[in-house]
Amino acid sequence: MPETPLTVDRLRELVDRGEVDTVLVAVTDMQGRLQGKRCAARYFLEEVLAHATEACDYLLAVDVEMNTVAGYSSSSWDSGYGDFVLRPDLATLRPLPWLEGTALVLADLELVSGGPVPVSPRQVLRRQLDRLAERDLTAFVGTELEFILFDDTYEQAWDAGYRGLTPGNRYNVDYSLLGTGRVEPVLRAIRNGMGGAGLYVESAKGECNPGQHEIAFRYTDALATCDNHSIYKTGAKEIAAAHGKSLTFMAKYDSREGNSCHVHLSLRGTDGTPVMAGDGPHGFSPLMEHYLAGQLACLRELTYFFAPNINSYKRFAEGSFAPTAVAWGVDNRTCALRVVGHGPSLRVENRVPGGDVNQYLAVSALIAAGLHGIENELPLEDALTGNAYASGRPTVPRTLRDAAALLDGSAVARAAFGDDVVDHYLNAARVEQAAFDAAVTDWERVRGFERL
Ligand SMILES: NC(=O)CC[C@H](N)C(=O)O
Repeated sequence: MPETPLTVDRLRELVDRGEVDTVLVAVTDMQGRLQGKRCAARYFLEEVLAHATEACDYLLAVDVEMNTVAGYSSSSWDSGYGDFVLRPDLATLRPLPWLEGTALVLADLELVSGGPVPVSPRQVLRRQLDRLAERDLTAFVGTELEFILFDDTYEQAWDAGYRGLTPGNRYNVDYSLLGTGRVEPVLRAIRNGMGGAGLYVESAKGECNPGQHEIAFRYTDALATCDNHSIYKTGAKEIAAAHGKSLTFMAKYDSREGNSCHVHLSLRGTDGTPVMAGDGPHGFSPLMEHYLAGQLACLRELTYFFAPNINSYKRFAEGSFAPTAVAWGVDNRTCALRVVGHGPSLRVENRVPGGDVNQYLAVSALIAAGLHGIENELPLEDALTGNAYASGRPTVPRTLRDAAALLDGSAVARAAFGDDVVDHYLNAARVEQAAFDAAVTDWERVRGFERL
């Protein structure tokens, strides 16, 4: 198997030897999905390396079903739906061992007229990382995705209208080795596949909802973690499909526990020095106190970036381990913000994002909130002890509509990201809301067909 990271010279050798014949050139779209092209490896080496490649700019202006929708200034029928440029970031080049003879490179999006595409999620994150760097700070991040595995193929699941699917485990297998063992062929293929693609796998564990599992990866710098996140989600689905199964990262599949994507973030100096630990209460530095106070102050107005879909909000159910209360606590899983680790490993886990989150935007929101706290030296409220669900604290917005209204009025978001970025994602929220408002759901039919 080719080693990671893959250099261009090494790729050339592998192509000469016939071991690699395809290079995927990918960008992450608004929904956090990999989109792009499967390039013949020779063409990639001879053309794309030097001249990049292009794709329709509607990739950052469609809904989840790829419908062309109105309201985006960056891309529309009126602008002719032209191209933007996919410029490979060679630091991301890697083999994808679960696809024969295939490597992948992530690309940054550029305008044909030059310069970055500001609304591109990877670019949004780059800007926030630049803001940190101006303060000699850098962010280390880990994202913890849960998924539910089914014995049905994706095609069977689609054809059945997602009704009556069979989960890979029939009961709660939280931490159960017997439970993970039952689906180990898929879990192992995912773990080893991701290892071969350059991700540092830590472990897999069972979760509460039947068929629910989590594979954990080691934290690393924010951009690399976010890059790996989409590769993992895509790869896990491909590997499940190759095993005749399906899995979903959707935030709330049914009325039981949802799929989270807890995001852990710690700041360090650009020289690598941890900066969150100190001599204050709980072993915090003043910077940590301000960072955490910023998270609390901005959580509600930035929730859209943690919960971008109608379905995301169904997950915020009391007693489900998904958060409702805007509160922080030390190793308290009932709070939206859970502080874990100590000394160099001290960090904040934001428990709000679900598996449907766009990780680049979520991490950008965490950085923007943290910088708001640091720049304004916000004081930190007391830690919550006990059950945050019953604390009477303010809650995360309960609907996409509420979250979008809060984002619209967020001076912090507009200052950190720019109006163009905020307005772009507000349009995405409106599009998602309008699609739901126009839909008649199974729930309504079952409830009303005969009985109303
Ligand atoms: N591991 C956990 O804490 C469970 C999280 C829970 N599944 C959620 O949706 O947030």
